[in-house]
Amino acid sequence: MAIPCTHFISSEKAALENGFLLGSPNSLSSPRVLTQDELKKIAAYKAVEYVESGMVIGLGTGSTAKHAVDRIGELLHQGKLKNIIGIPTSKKTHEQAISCGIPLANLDSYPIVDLAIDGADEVDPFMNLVKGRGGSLLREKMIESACKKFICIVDETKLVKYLGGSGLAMPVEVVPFCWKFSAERLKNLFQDSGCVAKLRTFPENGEPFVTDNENYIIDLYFQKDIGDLNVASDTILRLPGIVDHGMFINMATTVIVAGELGITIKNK
Ligand SMILES: O=C[C@H](O)[C@H](O)[C@H](O)COP(=O)(O)O
Repeated sequence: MAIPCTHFISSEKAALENGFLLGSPNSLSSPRVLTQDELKKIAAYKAVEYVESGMVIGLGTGSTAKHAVDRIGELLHQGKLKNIIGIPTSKKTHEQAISCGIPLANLDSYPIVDLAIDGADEVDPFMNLVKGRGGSLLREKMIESACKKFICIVDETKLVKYLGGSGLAMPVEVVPFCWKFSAERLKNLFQDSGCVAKLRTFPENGEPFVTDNENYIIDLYFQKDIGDLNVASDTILRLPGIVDHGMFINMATTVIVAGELGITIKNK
């Protein structure tokens, strides 16, 4: 899908307002409008430049991270990268990495990960993220919290003023047992922010979406800023039956944003 140019102009402004430093604007100079997928690929390829031979790499999940996994596989195949160990953040990425020929392991054998590269659903000005709209938040959080560096890669549509600000889902992984009870409790926690809590289901049959860990996802939608993220996180995690939530607070060490006018890179 091609995104109209005006979108990029306003989003570029948003990038700058969010404190992202303009990287190499000319590198993307193109006479035509780039698709969102091309921007994802540009961010992903930039992130893979940080990968060195011998590294243990957290392999993210989603349509942006997919490009990074493909690129790592390609560089391995060309002999430009050697001795990489990939730690996949989902079953889907596990399959993709195998098909790309990336040797895989897990956190039990490699508890310290050199670098993870993954996408996000939202990025706030402080590099906090919402993740998990693809349902992979738990494994992503386990692996990305074990990383020395975590590079988040996004196209500029993911930039928000505050988490939840896109009006789209903030996922919470819950055990299936009495999920309605958990959904009600989650909603009540954020009454002041006009929270709506919905079980994630497949539109075609109404069946619950089941995560790689056999849990359900309750998607929270906010009408207002939820305020202090650490307080929100602690409050959610204190509820019995909650496995984890999609707020990744203070975890990304670098955010790479690809936009029509260039790549912006922000480091911690
Ligand atoms: O569960 C999914 C992951 O957190 C993804 O990294 C996130 O949803 C971003 O996905 P995409 O790159 O497809 O927008």
